[in-house]
Order: sequence, then C-alpha cells, then structure tokens
Amino acid sequence: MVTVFRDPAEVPPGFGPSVVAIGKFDGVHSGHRAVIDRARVDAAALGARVVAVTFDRNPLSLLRPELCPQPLVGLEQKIGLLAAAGVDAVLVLRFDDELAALPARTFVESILVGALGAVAVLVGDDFRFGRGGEGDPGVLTRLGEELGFDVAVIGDVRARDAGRRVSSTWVRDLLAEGDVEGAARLLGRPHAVEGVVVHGLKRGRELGYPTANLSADAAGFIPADGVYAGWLVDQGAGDAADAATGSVIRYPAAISVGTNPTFDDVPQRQIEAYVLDETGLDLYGHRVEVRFTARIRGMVAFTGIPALIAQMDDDIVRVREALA
Ligand SMILES: Cc1cc2nc3c(=O)[nH]c(=O)nc-3n(C[C@H](O)[C@H](O)[C@H](O)COP(=O)(O)O)c2cc1C
Ligand SMILES: Nc1ncnc2c1ncn2[C@@H]1O[C@H](COP(=O)(O)OP(=O)(O)O)[C@@H](O)[C@H]1O
Repeated sequence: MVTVFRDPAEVPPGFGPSVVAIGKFDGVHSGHRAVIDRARVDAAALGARVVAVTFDRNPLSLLRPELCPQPLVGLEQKIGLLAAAGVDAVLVLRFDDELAALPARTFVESILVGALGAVAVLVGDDFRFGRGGEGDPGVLTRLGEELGFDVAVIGDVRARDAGRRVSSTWVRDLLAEGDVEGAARLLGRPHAVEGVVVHGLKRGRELGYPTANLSADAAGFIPADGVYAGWLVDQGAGDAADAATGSVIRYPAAISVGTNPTFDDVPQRQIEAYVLDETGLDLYGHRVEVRFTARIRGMVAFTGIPALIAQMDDDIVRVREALA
C-alpha cells in the first residue's frame, strides 16, 4: 500500500531515509517511470524508502494560466499510477502562492531534508523549483553537497522509433489527434479517463446500444472526437458491498467521444461507452475508468437514425477486431 501525504507536516518524524523523485509526473509516462525505477534501485541499495514528490496542480496554472495545458491525468489517477510504478509514498504539495514564493533553499531544507530525510534526490534535467524558478539541477546539487544528499539528474528517455524525447506534451498532442495507439506506446499503457456514470438522454437503449455516460467532471485528457475501441473498468458504486468484495470488472467496450452531432441536443462533449454483448448492466453511479486502445473513426453527423445504427453495427465489428 502506498502512503499519501497531502502536506509535509503529515510526514511522521523520523520517516527517512528516503530517495526522492520530484516532478509534475503528468501522465506518469515511460520517461517518468524511468526516474521512479532508478529511485527504486538506489533506495534498495541504500535501505531507504522511495518517495515521489509532486504537486496538486500544474504549477503553470498559478504562474502562467494562459500557458497551462489540460492535464493528462487527474491527481487521484496520478497517485494510483505512481503507486503502480512502485513508490512507497507520495507527497502531494499544494501549489499555492506560498509554495511558489518559497526560496529554493527553504524548499530543500524543510521538505526534502526536514520532512523526508532525503539521502538522494532524482530530477529531470528541466526541473525548476523555488521562488521565481531560481532552483535548477545545479542549485539542487550544490545544496545536496552542503546538506548531505546525492542528486541524480536523469537524462531524456527517447521513444524507440522516433528518437524524440518522451514528454507529456507529446502524449497530449497525439491524443488531441486521436492517436491513442501512439499515446499508449509513450505511456506504456492505454490512456484512460475516469469518472462516475451519469444519466444521459436515454436514447442508447432505443438505438440498441446502451452507453454508460461519464460525468462532465471526469478526470483525464479527453482524446479527439470519434469512435474508439477500448475497455470499461467498473470500480463499483463505492458502497459497503463493493468495498467488501473489492471487485473490479473489465469489459470490452466501444467508446464514443463528442457532442453526438446526429442530434442537436447534446451541448457538451461527452464520453460514452457501450459494453459489448451486455444488456442488463446497471452502471449508474459507478466509478469507471474508460481506456482507449484503438481509434476506429471520426464522429459523423448522420441524417437519420437508421444510418447511425448501421454505422454503429459496423463499429462493433471493428472494435471486436481491434480488441481481439
Ligand atoms: C460505437 C458508437 C458510435 C457512435 N457514433 C456516433 C456518430 O457517428 N454520430 C453521433 O452523432 N453519435 C454517435 N454515437 C453516440 C450516440 O449518438 C449516443 O450514444 C446515443 O445518442 C445515446 O445517447 P445517450 O447515452 O445520451 O442516451 C456513437 C455511439 C457509439 C457507442
Ligand atoms: N452494454 C451496456 N453498456 C453500457 N451500459 C449499459 C449496458 N447495458 C446496460 N447498461 C446500462 O444502461 C445505461 C445506458 O442506457 P442509455 O439508454 O444509453 O441511457 P443513458 O442515456 O442514461 O446513458 C448505462 O448507464 C448502464 O447503466
């Protein structure tokens, strides 16, 4: 089980020694996981814990909101992915005015050394920290020499085929084009959006394809409008029965993203998933994750419902092939 601290003050005294990896970790892609893997190796050698230090939001949302991109994953998704990558603890720092104004030295003394007892710190080469971005890997290294921890700057992880640096921006660009296969190669897993199933316009059943509609506040970057093959992972209604069984069920699914332009009554982009070969499910109120594995086609405004249904019949055949 991973331990999550939402404030440095929550870290118990004497928690260290720890090997700390710091970053935004948006998407927890293969580059991020290379940093975590290195931290695990170092921690094993030093008899220390592995801690990921990250932020509750993109620092840009406070510093330069006009430049702040849509996150690839929500905070809770990120914590789950860091846990899956093998960290022992995650420290989530609230990126507010106070943290943004903290001098680099204070950040290191109070959080890395004071709270976490860091013996080694790993960062990417573009890491900046402290007031006005005054801290960089060089500053961190000198503070480490003075205060007694090692600093490792992890070089770029490159995509095997393209030779380009793996980055959250690249994943975002691919998803914005609907290239969920390309995104999955960089992430090392299918991209996913997570939310609660809400009531839609009750048209799905009439069309022969009931769809679980995700709430508008779903976490995770929404890929380009279109139809996709993927999976719906049902995490249950979060009630006592589910907690007791802890059961998570993964279903094959045909996924639709868009405003359903055949109809002109859906104001917002919507993510919906039809679970193949199931008719009696009741997913309302359940927390689900929708995973995107292949793109089938773009969204189409059909003139008439029979044309939409005929196309959906064909989509299901192609989704089945993509998932086989
Ligand atoms: C496999 C699949 C393909 C879809 N393709 C389209 C499409 O091309 N155009 C469109 O307007 N809606 C499309 N939809 C969305 C349907 O219009 C939507 O699921 C239906 O209206 C039910 O909406 P409801 O859940 O709000 O009742 C698609 C849905 C699925 C599951
Ligand atoms: N195969 C299935 N895939 C997705 N949802 C299903 C399926 N079978 C039954 N359901 C249930 O039906 C609901 C979707 O039916 P639909 O007529 O599209 O209504 P809504 O417009 O409220 O989404 C889902 O939220 C889920 O509870």
